[in-house]
Amino acid sequence: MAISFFTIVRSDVALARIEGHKMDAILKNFPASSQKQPRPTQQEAEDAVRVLLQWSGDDPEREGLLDTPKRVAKAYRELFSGYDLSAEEVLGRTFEEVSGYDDMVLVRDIPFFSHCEHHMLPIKGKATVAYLPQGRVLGLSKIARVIEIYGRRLQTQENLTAQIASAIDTTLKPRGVAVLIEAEHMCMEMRGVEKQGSQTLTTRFTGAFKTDAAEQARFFTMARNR
Ligand SMILES: Nc1nc2c(ncn2[C@@H]2O[C@H](COP(=O)(O)OP(=O)(O)OP(=O)(O)O)[C@@H](O)[C@H]2O)c(=O)[nH]1
Repeated sequence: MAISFFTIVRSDVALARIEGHKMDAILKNFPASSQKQPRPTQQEAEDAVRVLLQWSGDDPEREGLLDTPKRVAKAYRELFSGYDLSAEEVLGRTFEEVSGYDDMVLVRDIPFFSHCEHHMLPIKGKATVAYLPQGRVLGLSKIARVIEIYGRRLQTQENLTAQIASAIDTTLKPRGVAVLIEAEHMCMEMRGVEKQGSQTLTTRFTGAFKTDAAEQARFFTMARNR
């Protein structure tokens, strides 16, 4: 049976399937395009950081923290730069594959950082992305760029996985797209349940990867073989 989307949390001792999701429902709440929200001013952002410094129990007026609000505001623009970028634009540039190559193209272990939308804490992971070309191919770097665009936003891992697959599927129109993400969530490691080293795996398959179990198996073989 073809698996369309599943999530598992892996610890050193167990693999447990926890829940399934339908991509349409996910994308309904999280549109793939950039979220254009009015931004506060730089001053307002810095004031908010000062409040959080006080909330942490420190003194924003002590010397070591004086420039921190400015640094944090600047860092946030970098960490969340994905809101200003469009995956459709980046993926719009495709190439005709003159050799007639139509087998799987797979880029594996692409490292990324994101932040969970629940606690705004880091997610550190790697993504493996494959597609089955149908006439046109993508520049390989564009696959990594799409991960950056969606990764540099507040995310759930499920949404990130679905958005990457959907963006490639819609713009390139290949015979199928497969995305596998393995990630560690600092909100589960540094706080809360404090399970260091636990990894969450999510997948999203479209087209032949969804309907053809052999293609899906080949994806996992190529993704895992070292
Ligand atoms: N499905 C999913 N859950 C996530 C992701 N990132 C963080 N979470 C979870 O989001 C949930 C938020 O749960 P809440 O009960 O609202 O928040 P909380 O009290 O801080 O929860 P704890 O982390 O259990 O202390 C937690 O279970 C997190 O582990 C993600 O990418 N996908």
